[in-house]
Amino acid sequence: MKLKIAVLPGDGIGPEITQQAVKVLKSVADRFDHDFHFEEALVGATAIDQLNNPLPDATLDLCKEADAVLFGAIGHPKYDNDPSAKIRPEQGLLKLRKELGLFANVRPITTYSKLIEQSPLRPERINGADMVIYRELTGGIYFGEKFISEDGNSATDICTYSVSEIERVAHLAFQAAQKRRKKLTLVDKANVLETSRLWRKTVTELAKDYPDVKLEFLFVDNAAMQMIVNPKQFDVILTENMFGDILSDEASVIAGSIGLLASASIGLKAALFEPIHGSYPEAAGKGIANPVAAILSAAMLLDHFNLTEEANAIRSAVNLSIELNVCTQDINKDNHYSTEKIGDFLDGLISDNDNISINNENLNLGQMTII
Ligand SMILES: NC(=O)C1=CN([C@@H]2O[C@H](COP(=O)(O)OP(=O)(O)OC[C@H]3O[C@@H](n4cnc5c(N)ncnc54)[C@H](O)[C@@H]3O)[C@@H](O)[C@H]2O)C=CC1
Ligand SMILES: CC(C)CC(=O)C(=O)O
Ligand SMILES: [Mg+2]
Repeated sequence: MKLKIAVLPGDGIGPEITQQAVKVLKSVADRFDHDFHFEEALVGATAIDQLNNPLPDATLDLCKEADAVLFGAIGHPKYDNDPSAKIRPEQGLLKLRKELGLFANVRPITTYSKLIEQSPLRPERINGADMVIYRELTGGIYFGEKFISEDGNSATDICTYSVSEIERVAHLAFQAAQKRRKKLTLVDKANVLETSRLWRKTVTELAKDYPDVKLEFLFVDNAAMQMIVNPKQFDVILTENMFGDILSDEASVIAGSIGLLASASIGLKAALFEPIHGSYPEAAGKGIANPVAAILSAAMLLDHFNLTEEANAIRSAVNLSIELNVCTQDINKDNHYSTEKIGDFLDGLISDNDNISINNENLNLGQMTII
């Protein structure tokens, strides 16, 4: 298959993790005889530094004409620490999501047997947890009007949702539930928020089209607790933009690290693939960031084009690397590998996958022992 992939590395650890994801995609292209063409563009703080614009026109044009976008992360402390900055890196990502119509953000959460014992959560509670969060991505409070009073003493963020915005992401969530364990949990705050009541009403109505899916409702405060005490109850979670943002970072504790959670942001025409984490500025350039979230996002990109065997080759390589403890320091504190070495290792596994047997004792990432 021929694919043009726009690559937006962004800020902080964005470039180093994206580089590993591109490396792995090239290795998939070689092994499965595909023609993937990559083109890079600026976004976020890096784009502000160079062009005073967090989403330059050239970047948006490239994303619109590409088959898919591979996104790293944006964000820089100089903006995080300056609340009065008018031009901000996050505006680049939000505008990109809006312009490409990426209304659904799909965030799968699974566990890895090797990581369950070292989790801060009780092993018996998380073992077997497997859920996917459908987060609405182009509406709600992140996109509502914002203003600050002239005297600077009050500020407002408006949260708006329309029935059609709720329906289009809800349809995708119901369809996902039909292919999974047939349970959908709508997370909202319908006891307080008018928008949440509209979500409940709309989703309840839509559920009639999906009689095989069991629909449940949970207030977001309770959901945040249930995520930790009984995550196995969840199959598909459907929720609005901000709640999904927050709950998915929390859910990453179940997987073992936020550096493992990938996502697909999809719309009717475009699709963008991005780790759920941010630019982790403290780690930038140190080679300690986990590239797996970016690499699994690349696997979701392949899924999107029905390249299932190819996506599974990436996931198998990731599973094996975790099984062998070939991990960055967020997972393996004592004997960790660098961001680049993880990319090299997965690249090697994918390229030589026909005949892999790994001698764990002699595992040497400098000269990888793959026989
Ligand atoms: N999609 C995006 O581009 C996002 C951007 N941001 C931006 O990122 C910047 C930093 O925000 P934070 O709140 O610190 O969130 P963050 O996700 O960048 O980092 C939070 C913590 O998660 C861990 N972490 C994140 N990515 C990791 C990785 N790949 N490997 C290992 N550990 C990892 C680290 O312990 C880190 O301190 C801000 O400017 C924020 O606006 C935040 C979230 C998403
Ligand atoms: C700009 C933020 C909304 C990014 C973020 O935290 C996310 O999408 O997870
Ligand atoms: Mg987030």
